[in-house]
Amino acid sequence: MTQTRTTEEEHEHRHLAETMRLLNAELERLTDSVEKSASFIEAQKKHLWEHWRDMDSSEKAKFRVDVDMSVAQGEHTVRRRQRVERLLQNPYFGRVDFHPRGEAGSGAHYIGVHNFSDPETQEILIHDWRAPVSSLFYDFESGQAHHESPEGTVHGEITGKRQYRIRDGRLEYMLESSLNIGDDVLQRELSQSADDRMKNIVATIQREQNAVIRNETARVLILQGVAGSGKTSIALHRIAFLLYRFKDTLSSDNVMILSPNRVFGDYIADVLPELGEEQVSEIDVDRIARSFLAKVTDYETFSEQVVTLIDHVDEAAAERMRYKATPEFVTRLDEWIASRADEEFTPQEIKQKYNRLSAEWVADTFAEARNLPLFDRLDHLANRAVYLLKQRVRDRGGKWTSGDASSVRRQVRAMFPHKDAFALYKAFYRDPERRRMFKPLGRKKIEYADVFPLIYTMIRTARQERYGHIRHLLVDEMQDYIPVQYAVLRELFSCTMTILGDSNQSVNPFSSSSLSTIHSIFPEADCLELCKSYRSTTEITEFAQNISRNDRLVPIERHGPPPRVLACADEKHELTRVLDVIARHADSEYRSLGIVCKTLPQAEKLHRALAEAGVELTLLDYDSTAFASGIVITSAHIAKGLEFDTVIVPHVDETNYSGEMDRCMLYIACTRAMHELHLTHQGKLSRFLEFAADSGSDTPADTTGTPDGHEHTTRTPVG
Ligand SMILES: Nc1ncnc2c1ncn2[C@@H]1O[C@H](COP(=O)(O)OP(=O)(O)OP(=O)(O)O)[C@@H](O)[C@H]1O
Repeated sequence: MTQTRTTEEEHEHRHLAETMRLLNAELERLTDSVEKSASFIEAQKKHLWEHWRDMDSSEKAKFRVDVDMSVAQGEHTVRRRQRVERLLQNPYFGRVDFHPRGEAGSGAHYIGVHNFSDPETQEILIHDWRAPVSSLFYDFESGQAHHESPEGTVHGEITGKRQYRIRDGRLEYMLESSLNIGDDVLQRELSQSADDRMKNIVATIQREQNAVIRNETARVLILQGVAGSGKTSIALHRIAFLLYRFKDTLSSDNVMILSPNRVFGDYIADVLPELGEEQVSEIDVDRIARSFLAKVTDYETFSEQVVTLIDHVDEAAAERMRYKATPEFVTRLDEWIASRADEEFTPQEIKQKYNRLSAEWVADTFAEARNLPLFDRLDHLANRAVYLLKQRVRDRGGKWTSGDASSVRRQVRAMFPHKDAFALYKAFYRDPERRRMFKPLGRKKIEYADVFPLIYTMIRTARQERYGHIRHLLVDEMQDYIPVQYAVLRELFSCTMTILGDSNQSVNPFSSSSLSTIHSIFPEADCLELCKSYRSTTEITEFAQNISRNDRLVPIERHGPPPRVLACADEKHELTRVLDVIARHADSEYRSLGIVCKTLPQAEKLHRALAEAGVELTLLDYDSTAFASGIVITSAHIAKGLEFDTVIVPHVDETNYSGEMDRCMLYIACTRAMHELHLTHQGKLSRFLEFAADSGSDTPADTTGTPDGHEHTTRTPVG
């Protein structure tokens, strides 16, 4: 090591020690302040209690205001203390030396998860990663660079960049990285074992990811990203960025995530708090469906639909799904709903208690409310009629009863042939061309494919409660939502949106949306793409590419063992091989293991067998609300969005994985693996894995269970 390097290192150690000293002093000061404000509030409350009777109402009110203010101040100090505590664990992870044009010398900017200034000099010692100056660290290599500031764009030159790993106040390593965020640090981060929760990646955000995070201008931002490209991580960092950037107008209460299921929600729950922001609320499509349909009709859920489809594809049902999954369907339904008033409303005279309102009056009153949704228009007409007739009856000394009002309302409703949105929606399919496109699942239960078209019909025909307080909506797994669902989201959330997903990871090939479809629904959107895949080793990514190719995907150069396809003689043998992998995993440095079956019943069966064999593992099903550490067994659908150090995909035989839907599931299952992937099968291998069989089979001594079993290790290059 050179003399300068040693001096630099010493300097960095001293700098860290000084930063820690200041942080500790600040922690002490804040703790003191929190304690003082707690005792002050306590004393005030006591005083209030003791002198309550002697106080007049204005004194009481003033006292309450004082207490509330003290509480708010105390809470503010507690939040600041939490930030300092977080910084004490890891004060900063990067440094960028920037020499602004026209000024003497470079300034060293240290970057961490929060801002921190020297309490005496007010000099900024740590810049929040979201501050404008921190973009120098993510966006530029050495040389010419610029950043925004309140005074405008500052141009200059980056003279050096460093990355640090600090744990519990100790500098573990430090790297000079004149180029982009050093590959070394990224490699180290990616080779770590998976946590049981998604973690923040603030120290190694890549340039193309930073562009997504810091996009401030898009009203709608659509992010297409290959499996493992960091979409979800980036979207959460983007929320943290927006909360920081627009702190005066946006708070965590105004942000909502539309997530695929509760397990996923739990899995990502730590990221925002780690970034110093409060968790935001979540919703899923089933909850939206329930809020609209609970009192209207029973319906198939999204997961039930996926389960049915995996089991067996009914061509007629597939056709119904395809029909309802296009933008043209929304246009057609929209036009049909819009024309109902003109086509089906028949103005008629209203008579009640010898009083009449003419058909012309009815037509005019109905026309005057043309801006209201259809059923609200009818209500408006009925209300006006009741009001006028009631007055007339009373003016003549008559008695108006609630029965009279109901009778008027009935007469108005009789002018339109459909009693509610559900009846109207069913009528849409009376057209002979569409008749076969609606098929209820028994009495009063509709297919999932009809759930959102019906909700859309409800929204278009009567005023509904909306999510007016939400100012930013994040939609994950965008490919699983069809145009009519986006139309519903648009009606419910009139706010900015980040929409992300991967068209290769659809769980329903008949009812999913491509990037271009989603873009056609949001023509104003900025579309960005992430092509580099970070999660898995090159070997695993290449393997998955052979199952479902995406030519835009760029695998990260990080190597590990090739995926293993383990042939088994029978069920017992397959169980033994799975147990083998579990045993090896237990001896490895890795922590999490996911056994990802095609269907939930398969997962349940294997779960029972493994539990009987003494394996401690958690089954994740559609009722699960939390992710689990250790060994997890689940279906590909539920595993979406999750990741594990090691993945086992059982039953990869030709009958289990044969159709397009199965290919999607197999792809999702394999792309959950970070470091190791094992697949087991009895009988003939699935056609989607023929490439693995072609690459030659061998029987390494340490993996073959019986003379019947053989293993294919794959080394197929990505094209
Ligand atoms: N810049 C980065 N630095 C470190 N790790 C990263 C980076 N980008 C992505 N990763 C890691 O890659 C993995 C995949 O990220 P994430 O789950 O956000 O991807 P995704 O695109 O949503 O995946 P999928 O669609 O397959 O579920 C995570 O372990 C994440 O921490």
